[in-house]
Amino acid sequence: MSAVVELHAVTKRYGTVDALAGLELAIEPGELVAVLGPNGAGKTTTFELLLGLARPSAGTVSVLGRTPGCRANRLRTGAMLQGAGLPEQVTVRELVTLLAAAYPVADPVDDVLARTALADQARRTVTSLSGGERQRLLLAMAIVGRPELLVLDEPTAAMDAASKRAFWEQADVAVASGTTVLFATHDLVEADQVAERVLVLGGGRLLADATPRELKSLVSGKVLTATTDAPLAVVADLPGVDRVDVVVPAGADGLARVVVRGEQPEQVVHGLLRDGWRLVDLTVADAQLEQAFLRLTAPGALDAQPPHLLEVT
Ligand SMILES: Nc1ncnc2c1ncn2[C@@H]1O[C@H](COP(=O)(O)OP(=O)(O)OP(=O)(O)O)[C@@H](O)[C@H]1O
Repeated sequence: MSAVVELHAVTKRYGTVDALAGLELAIEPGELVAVLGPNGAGKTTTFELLLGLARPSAGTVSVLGRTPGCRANRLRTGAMLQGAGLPEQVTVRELVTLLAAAYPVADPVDDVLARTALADQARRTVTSLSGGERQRLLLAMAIVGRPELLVLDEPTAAMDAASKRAFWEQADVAVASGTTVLFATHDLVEADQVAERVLVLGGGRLLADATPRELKSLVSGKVLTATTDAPLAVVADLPGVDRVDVVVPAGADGLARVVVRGEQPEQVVHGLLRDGWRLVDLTVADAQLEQAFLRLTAPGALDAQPPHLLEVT
């Protein structure tokens, strides 16, 4: 089966900024892929190219085997974009019904409203919706035409925890019926829980293409969080410490909350207690996707990146 999304040597230049710099990517049917990256990494630009809202400065982009944004693709693709404008005075049901009529095959509107938890809001005007309800409406509009590809730019950004869970249940339903889903997020926990494959973009380049588990394996070690009166330099000098960050600076009591990363948290605990420093509220956890992400996207990491990290799979 051919790829749903294929980018080859794609560059997108805005003036002197390379929003994308030689991106290579293939996404197969039915994949659920998270796109991570710091602000300005090129996530939205990639999505705009896939939807035909922008053209590459160089390279080729193919979506569902065609040129992005062509009529056939518009009918087979659903999208949720950041800051998407909506007509404010129509009702939720009117808007989704209008959209449904534009597709050759569409799901029943009431069914879609129920699935996106909008049945109670069906008669309300768009302008009256909360931020999370508006996001759910965008999802209803994106899925009503039974898309083969869903492109979602930070789709759950305004949602509470319950809405997020319900949202991803719907995305799972779509994936189970063969839809390919590509979503951008800054929520690394969400990416870890939801996605089978994670793309990390940085400076318009693909820094990693792997499963969440593979990415986490890039960062070995533990994360120790504690409150202590030991100065930062003392903690940093302990054996086995890779890095120390202060999350709450020392107050009048001299106690600071610190996060210590390294292979041997027990050495840190031993060293501090041995030397008479206070150490309270201690937790130790395995490295998370966040640490892998920070390491991959740290300034200078791009140039130092060994080639094998680019494709962990
Ligand atoms: N229309 C534009 N004109 C000029 N520069 C642009 C334009 N669109 C994007 N850029 C620049 O291209 C780079 C990539 O932007 P993009 O919006 O793709 O990043 P992003 O990963 O989606 O970031 P964010 O997480 O902040 O949404 C940034 O430096 C941005 O300022």
